[in-house]
Amino acid sequence: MKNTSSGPSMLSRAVFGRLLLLAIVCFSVVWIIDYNSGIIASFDAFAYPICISSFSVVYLLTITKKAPDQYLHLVTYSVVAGYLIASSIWHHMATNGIFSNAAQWLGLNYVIAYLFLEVRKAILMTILAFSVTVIGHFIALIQHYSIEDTLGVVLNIAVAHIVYIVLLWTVIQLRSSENKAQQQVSMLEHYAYIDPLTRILNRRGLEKVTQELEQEFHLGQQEFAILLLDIDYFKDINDRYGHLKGDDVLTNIASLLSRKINPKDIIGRWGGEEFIIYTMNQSRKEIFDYANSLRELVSKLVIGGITVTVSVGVGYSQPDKGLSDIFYLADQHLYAAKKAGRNTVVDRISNSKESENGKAGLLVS
Ligand SMILES: Nc1nc2c(ncn2[C@@H]2O[C@H](COP(=O)(O)OP(=O)(O)OP(=O)(O)O)[C@@H](O)[C@H]2O)c(=O)[nH]1
Repeated sequence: MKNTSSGPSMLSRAVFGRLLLLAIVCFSVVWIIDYNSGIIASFDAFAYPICISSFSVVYLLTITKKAPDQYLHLVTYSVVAGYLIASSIWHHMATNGIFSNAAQWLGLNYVIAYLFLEVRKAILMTILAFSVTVIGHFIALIQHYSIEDTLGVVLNIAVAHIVYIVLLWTVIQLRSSENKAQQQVSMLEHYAYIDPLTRILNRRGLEKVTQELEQEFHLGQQEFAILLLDIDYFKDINDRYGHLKGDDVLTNIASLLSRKINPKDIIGRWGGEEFIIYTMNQSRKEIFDYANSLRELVSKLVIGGITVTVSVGVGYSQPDKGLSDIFYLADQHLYAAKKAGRNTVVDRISNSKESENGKAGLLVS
């Protein structure tokens, strides 16, 4: 979890690019207006093209991804802050210390510091911008006013800027506490849905996924199947080797299945020695073969000298059936697989007995 002192800038490349374009347009428009009206100051006549060129270069580097974002953010911040501070100081000097409109823009320096930079850099740049602003204006004004008057104006600027900084910092802190609280809620939610032994979804997690699937299912967006996998004779394993070994078997099977299922599939532990897999968008034949390959993989697994098998019941999604119906079907098929001798896959119950005992098969009356 990142804290406020090191959190990265939240600015995405796309938003940063748009802000740069905005800056290029605004500077160009002001430049043209000032130039045409003949009121352009010599400082701005020199500074506007430099700023516009800098923003354009940074924009090109941003869209071509030729430089790390944080450097481009820092360069842009430095150009804007440098221009605003230098412009205000220069205008005060050029107008014999008379108040300049340029001073009104100085507050922007603190806003864009927190917008463009990660928090630690923003704090440093804020302190730097504040110091240069106060000292620079003091030097500009002291040349025309008494020390008392100069201090009065500079202190006024300093207090206003401290208010900016404190308010911005408060907003950052509030955002950060809100983020932390949200992260904690997601973490708790995560643990509530994860089985501590096997680290896959627990029953509650599966129920949540089931609700989401049910919605998609009703919208007809997703075809899927439910695979119920139950370890065969697991009680015997516990009785012979102890519960810790039994736990080991559960963990190893969960880990194997998690690695071998299709990337979009969902796996969970329904309870005890029973696992569920939701598998998406495959034909019935593919699902059956898939279930069978998982069954075979488990049968080849050796866990501390122990081998185990699983029986698998498959329920296919059907337009006229809800999830609970499909789950019920898978459960019935699992029961049939157990009855048929275990270590087998059943996806329908027919009257024809075609069992290939110990292998996959469609069974059983
Ligand atoms: N080690 C361990 N055992 C568990 C856990 N949860 C359930 N079990 C055991 O799983 C066993 C399930 O036994 P049964 O329901 O009789 O099923 P089985 O022996 O696998 O027989 P079949 O399913 O019919 O092949 C019980 O002995 C439970 O105590 C667990 O988290 N760890």
